[in-house]
Amino acid sequence: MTDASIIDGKAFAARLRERVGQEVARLKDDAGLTPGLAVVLVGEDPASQVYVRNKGKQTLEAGMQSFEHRLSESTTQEELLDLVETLNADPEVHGILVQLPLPEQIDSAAVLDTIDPTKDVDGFHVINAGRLATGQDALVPCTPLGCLMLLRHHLGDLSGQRAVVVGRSNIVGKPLAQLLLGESCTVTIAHSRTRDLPAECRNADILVAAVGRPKMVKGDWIKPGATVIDVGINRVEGEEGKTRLVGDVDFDEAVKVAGAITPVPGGIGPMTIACLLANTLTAACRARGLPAPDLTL
Ligand SMILES: NC(=O)C1=CN([C@@H]2O[C@H](COP(=O)(O)OP(=O)(O)OC[C@H]3O[C@@H](n4cnc5c(N)ncnc54)[C@H](OP(=O)(O)O)[C@@H]3O)[C@@H](O)[C@H]2O)C=CC1
Ligand SMILES: Nc1nc(=O)c2c([nH]1)NC[C@@H]1CN(c3ccc(C(=O)N[C@@H](CCC(=O)O)C(=O)O)cc3)C=[N+]21
Repeated sequence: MTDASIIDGKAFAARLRERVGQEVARLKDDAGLTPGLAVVLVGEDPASQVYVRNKGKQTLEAGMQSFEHRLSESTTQEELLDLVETLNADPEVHGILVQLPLPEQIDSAAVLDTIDPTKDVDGFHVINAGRLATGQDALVPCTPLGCLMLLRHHLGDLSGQRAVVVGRSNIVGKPLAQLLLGESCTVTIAHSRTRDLPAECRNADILVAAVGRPKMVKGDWIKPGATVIDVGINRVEGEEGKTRLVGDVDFDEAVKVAGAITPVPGGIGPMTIACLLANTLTAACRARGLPAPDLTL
């Protein structure tokens, strides 16, 4: 059998960012509106600092305004809620992202639910989660949206496909399962208590791993020809003491069985940031009562 085709998330994300950039330029010319994204980082987690820096850079490259707020590890819940409320009231800010995880003295759900749902470009507010679950227009979480875009581009119509999502977090697994259900897939959500996970995975035409366990999904868990989406970002010890990124799927095994697969790095990660920019553009348009542009590639 021939090896799986590699789904190039990095290249797709670059094209999506370019599309967003074109629409941002048009919005400036036609409506005098520049979309703005505020990113809040609490504490000094090195991985989070890298992501926040990349987000800021790509926001500016798309022609949008970027506002970065860095708060100390010892920030109180009240201070963070005050900042969110200030950003809610700021007309130049169309999107607000509070980087997760937050330090333990802070109640994350309370913070996320304080963000104005119309500025909630992460799609984590309970209103947006509920709107997604009931099939209404919502701001959709970026990672699941990135997965769906790649799947639709690669497979076209998804209706009737058996999809298995491993992982049931509020930020990846659950919203992705909702999106796939919306595409009329037959969806199974697996998790740490699932019995015989390999057998569940072998049923999947579309297999998504969003677990946080390096190389957990083995080649013999995959139905031959299936499409495999690897959301996992795991930093592991590489050669000569260097760290490297691996996914939740054992890529070398999977590539021999799957029909198509996303790599790590260069798969879903870059799509997540591109979708964040797309959501910010959407939020800015809606704030002005303008229709959000169609960004399908
Ligand atoms: N590419 C990107 O842009 C992003 C990547 N990520 C990455 O995706 C991965 C998942 O993230 P996130 O959803 O936030 O993680 P969480 O830790 O919130 O959720 C992990 C899920 O995996 C399940 N799980 C854990 N161990 C097993 C196991 N042995 N077998 C089956 N299921 C298991 C858990 O089950 P249970 O509920 O039963 O505990 C849980 O539902 C991480 O690697 C993260 O770094 C996350 C966000 C964005
Ligand atoms: N409020 C909030 N929203 C998020 O969307 C959010 C978050 N908090 N906390 C952390 C996770 C993780 N996440 C990633 C984004 C981009 C890459 C990414 O670009 N990865 C590159 C590699 C980057 C590298 O080399 O480290 C790739 O996979 O190719 C990865 C992970 C967003 N998250």
